[in-house]
Amino acid sequence: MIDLKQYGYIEAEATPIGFIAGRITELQRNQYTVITEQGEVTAVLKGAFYHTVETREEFPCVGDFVLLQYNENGTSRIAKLLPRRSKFSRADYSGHAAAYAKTILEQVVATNFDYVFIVSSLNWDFKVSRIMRYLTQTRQSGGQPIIILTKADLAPDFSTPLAEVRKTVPDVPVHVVSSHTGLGLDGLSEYLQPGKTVVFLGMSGVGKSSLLNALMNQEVMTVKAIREDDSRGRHTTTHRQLFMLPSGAMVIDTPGMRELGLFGADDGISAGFNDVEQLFTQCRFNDCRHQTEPGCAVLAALTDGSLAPEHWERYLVQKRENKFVDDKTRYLIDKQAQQKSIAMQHKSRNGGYKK
Ligand SMILES: Nc1nc2c(ncn2[C@@H]2O[C@H](COP(=O)(O)OP(=O)(O)OP(=O)(O)O)[C@@H](O)[C@H]2O)c(=O)[nH]1
Ligand SMILES: [Zn+2]
Repeated sequence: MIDLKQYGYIEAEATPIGFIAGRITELQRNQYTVITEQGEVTAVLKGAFYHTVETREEFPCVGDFVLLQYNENGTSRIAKLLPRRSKFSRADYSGHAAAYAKTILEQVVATNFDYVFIVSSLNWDFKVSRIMRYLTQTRQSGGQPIIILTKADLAPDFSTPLAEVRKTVPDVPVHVVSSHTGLGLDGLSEYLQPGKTVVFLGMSGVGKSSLLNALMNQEVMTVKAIREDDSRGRHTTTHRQLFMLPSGAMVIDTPGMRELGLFGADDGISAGFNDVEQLFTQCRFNDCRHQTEPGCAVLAALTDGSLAPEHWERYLVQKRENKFVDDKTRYLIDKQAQQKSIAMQHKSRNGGYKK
């Protein structure tokens, strides 16, 4: 029998009779793979899910703990999603006309992770501003950020980037590693403890797969050595989307999680426009469009001259032109708002704030 605690399960309340708890390790179309005390089972959502769930966000995804009705002869049924302690989501455009911002759904891509490894490569296109963006995302996710600077073997003198990161974010641990030489990997073992779950966040090509492989192999080798006097084999099964490292920690690697990494690829617009985004927090309305709203801090700053019109314009242009996923969301929402406001301006024949 498998102890679900090894998969990070914390039993908050007793499992009702007739149900077993499990953790989702894989999701393919509508079919889930769930690890339970009975082993790995195949499951689908109970029909009731489709009627009672109000947002897409409440659909279980890889990393989720669920209660299911176990069927030893076939497909089990997922009856309940248990509370999440962390999550990453992204906008989902599948099957929707891109022009309608309201049809963009939130799609959850990984849940219940303890650590987020913000992975950045030392040798190629290193940018602290990008790390900062990932850090913001991570802090919203509920996971604990750890910065991993990869490919140290290709950047023999990494003291400058390392110092830059340490200075910018003194409160976040930073590790320099090389998946090829193994440098620094031991230092990650404090996070890779049994039952802990990690996700990797970083651009394509920074070395996430290599790091995962290195962690798998490194540990497998240690385990092999241990096995010589302990004939019981250890659980080293790899799932396609939730990997159990031989150390007993897990890594979630879903396609959606990979796509999320692209969010940071825009050279850190936010980091370059901190002053502008800071203003947004001071607007009277949370959903302020900074066009004609009363109590808008952006309009006020433009009026009193503390925000240069060119700077604001540049921000808008960058936002608009940005091709990456998260900004596409904002772009669509902005565009919809813009069209609405143009329509309103036409109606009232009142110029308002011209962009
Ligand atoms: N020299 C060196 N090369 C590395 C290291 N880690 C990764 N690479 C190389 O960098 C390239 C990209 O590595 P991946 O691990 O595929 O990067 P990834 O982040 O998983 O990329 P995606 O799969 O596109 O998201 C490969 O050619 C790797 O061999 C390292 O520590 N040292
Ligand atoms: Zn505003």
